[in-house]
Amino acid sequence: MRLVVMGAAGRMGRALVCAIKATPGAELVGALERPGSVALGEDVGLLSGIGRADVAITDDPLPLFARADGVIDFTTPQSTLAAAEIAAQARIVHVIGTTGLSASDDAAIAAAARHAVIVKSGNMSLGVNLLVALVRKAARALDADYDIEVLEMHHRHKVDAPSGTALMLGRAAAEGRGVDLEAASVRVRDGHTGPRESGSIGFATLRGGSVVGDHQVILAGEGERIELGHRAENRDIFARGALKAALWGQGRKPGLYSMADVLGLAD
Ligand SMILES: NC(=O)C1=CN([C@@H]2O[C@H](COP(=O)(O)OP(=O)(O)OC[C@H]3O[C@@H](n4cnc5c(N)ncnc54)[C@H](OP(=O)(O)O)[C@@H]3O)[C@@H](O)[C@H]2O)C=CC1
Ligand SMILES: O=C(O)C1=N[C@H](C(=O)O)C[C@H](O)C1
Repeated sequence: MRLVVMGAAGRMGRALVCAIKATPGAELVGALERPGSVALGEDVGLLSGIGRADVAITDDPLPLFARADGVIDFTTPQSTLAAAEIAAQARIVHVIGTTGLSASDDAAIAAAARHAVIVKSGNMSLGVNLLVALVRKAARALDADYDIEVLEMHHRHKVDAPSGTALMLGRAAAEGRGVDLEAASVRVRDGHTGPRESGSIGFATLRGGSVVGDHQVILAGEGERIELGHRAENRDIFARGALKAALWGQGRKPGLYSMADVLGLAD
């Protein structure tokens, strides 16, 4: 499968370049960065520490998408939306790892998925997608006497909060409990908050250092609490998942898919 990496000079982009090189059946044919990036013209293999790949970083997706089978995109909401339109026109698989997307961004991505395969997930790792299923099951089994809190910690460079994964976990808890996440969620607490609202789903965001990604869901009842969690030790787990998604998507009918579909974890 001929693949383009968007955001190739970024943290995830470099992990993806390494994962593609290590995967039989996957070939890196293009690397993109934003116009004006200092990485333009650089060899993406040298930048990623795997030796020369003979793929220079460019800023124009059109010629690359025309000769690719898929694009893997861990960038920003704005660039992901632009890429979704072009990838749909080119009918290539678009794997989206970008987080911080708004409801209207999601609607635009769903529209693009009418024409091409899109696999989108706030977390591409096997472990987190399994955790999502476990959280849904736990929330289904327990009533609202068990207070649900979602905690996450990430590196100091992360720009969106709560993390895409925290929102996936919150959504799974809400689904399990049969409530609407938007109505139930409490994202910020400050000052005199009053007692905890029964049935709410709370979020707590920590940022610091080089933490790759820690997530914990606590279901706290009277006299006991259940804690379900995941710690990412490196970015390879996300890159491997994204690559698996791209290979899985090839030849599939157009639509919006999740990592649960790719991993066979969908209910
Ligand atoms: N779903 C998952 O499993 C995971 C998701 N993520 C998400 O992926 C995204 C990226 O994370 P991370 O790699 O840490 O961030 P980085 O900032 O390290 O990388 C993003 C890269 O995209 C580049 N970029 C910005 N605009 C464009 C554009 N128009 N075209 C091409 N490239 C562009 C940035 O360039 P510049 O810096 O010059 O602006 C940067 O090099 C985030 O939303 C993060 O939350 C991260 C890990 C796992
Ligand atoms: O920005 C990151 O780094 C990560 N982002 C994703 C998220 O928002 O959940 C996934 C992972 O935790 C790393």
